[in-house]
Amino acid sequence: MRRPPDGMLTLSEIECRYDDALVVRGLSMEVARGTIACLLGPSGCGKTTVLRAIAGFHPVDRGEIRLSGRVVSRPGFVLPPERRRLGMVFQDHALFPHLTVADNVGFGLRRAAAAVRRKTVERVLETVGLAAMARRYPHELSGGQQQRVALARALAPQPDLILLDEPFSNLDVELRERLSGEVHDILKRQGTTAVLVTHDQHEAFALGEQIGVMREGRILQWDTAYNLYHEPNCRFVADFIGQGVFLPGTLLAPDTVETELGIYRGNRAYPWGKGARIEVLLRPDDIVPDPDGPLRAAVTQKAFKGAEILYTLRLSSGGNVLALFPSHADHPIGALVGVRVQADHLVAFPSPDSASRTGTAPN
Ligand SMILES: Nc1ncnc2c1ncn2[C@@H]1O[C@H](COP(=O)(O)OP(=O)(O)OP(=O)(O)O)[C@@H](O)[C@H]1O
Repeated sequence: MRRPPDGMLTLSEIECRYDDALVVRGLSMEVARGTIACLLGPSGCGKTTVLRAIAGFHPVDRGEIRLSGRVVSRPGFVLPPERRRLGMVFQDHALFPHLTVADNVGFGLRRAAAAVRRKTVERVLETVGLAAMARRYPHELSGGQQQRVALARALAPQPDLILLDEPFSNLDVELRERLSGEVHDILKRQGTTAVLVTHDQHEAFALGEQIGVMREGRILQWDTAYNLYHEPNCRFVADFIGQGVFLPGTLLAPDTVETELGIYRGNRAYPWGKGARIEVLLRPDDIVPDPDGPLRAAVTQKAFKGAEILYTLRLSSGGNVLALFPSHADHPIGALVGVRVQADHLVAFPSPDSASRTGTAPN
């Protein structure tokens, strides 16, 4: 028997447009079976358009989309959405208000035998933790429960792939975080392949095993959350993901830099040559307290985060860094605190003014 290819979903160099406007530009990605992938990017970068193209609601002008190895979209051909074996969950979850939870979930199983439908609905409601709510109507549920019903409805027909478009954006922050974790666990338990689009990094990190950071219709980096945070491949990704500052410095050796916070060595070699002017990315967790060390910085702002405090610190040059200290290290505004850099990952880019001189693009 022929084995299906590992790539459940493959996008090869796709382009999509609205009239004359090209909004997806040669985008490629591959999602393995059972993986939760995520497209993350600012508003208007083309995330929803990519999702609509995967669903079969938007044509591709170039490239192709394959599901389980079979071409479902190419220029001039779009396999209709209902023939793609997809489940979809959108932010407005659009449950049928006049149907009970059980009937909403069973909606996609109308052609199945009644007994099969009932058993499937029971199983899926159990999976999303709403077995006790089967007879309620959508207006009798909280927003988070409604969103779980929407997920149950998408899971019930056992689709090959689930598409989620900003599914939690209507919910408050706390619920959003909890539900992202729950949905992650449900999808993994079911072994469902999923693609989520969001502009919310926390949602992407909570759910996505592979995340594509998009800008202007392209994926700039396709990677794990850990690598996007610690090893961004360009300034845009470094800025978009997490917090941090860029501190000017000089390359002393391919893996060694000097900034006003001292000389430190990283985990990779840079090609720009000794003496190149660079900017080093420092995340708040790269700056650690060092009361006995020689470096001092002044607290200019602080934000209490519970277990930690995020400090903005002014260096003697006038530059600022962010530092995340355990919250029992409580320093007032204006205090001088001892710090040092403790970064395993050295992320540097050529200084914007030297990039043209060296002719080296950051990525
Ligand atoms: N129906 C449409 N007609 C014309 N242009 C559109 C249409 N839908 C989207 N666009 C444009 O295409 C670009 C990409 O839109 P898209 O909705 O894919 O972005 P997005 O990244 O999902 O944004 P958001 O996070 O705000 O939903 C935007 O510039 C948008 O204005």
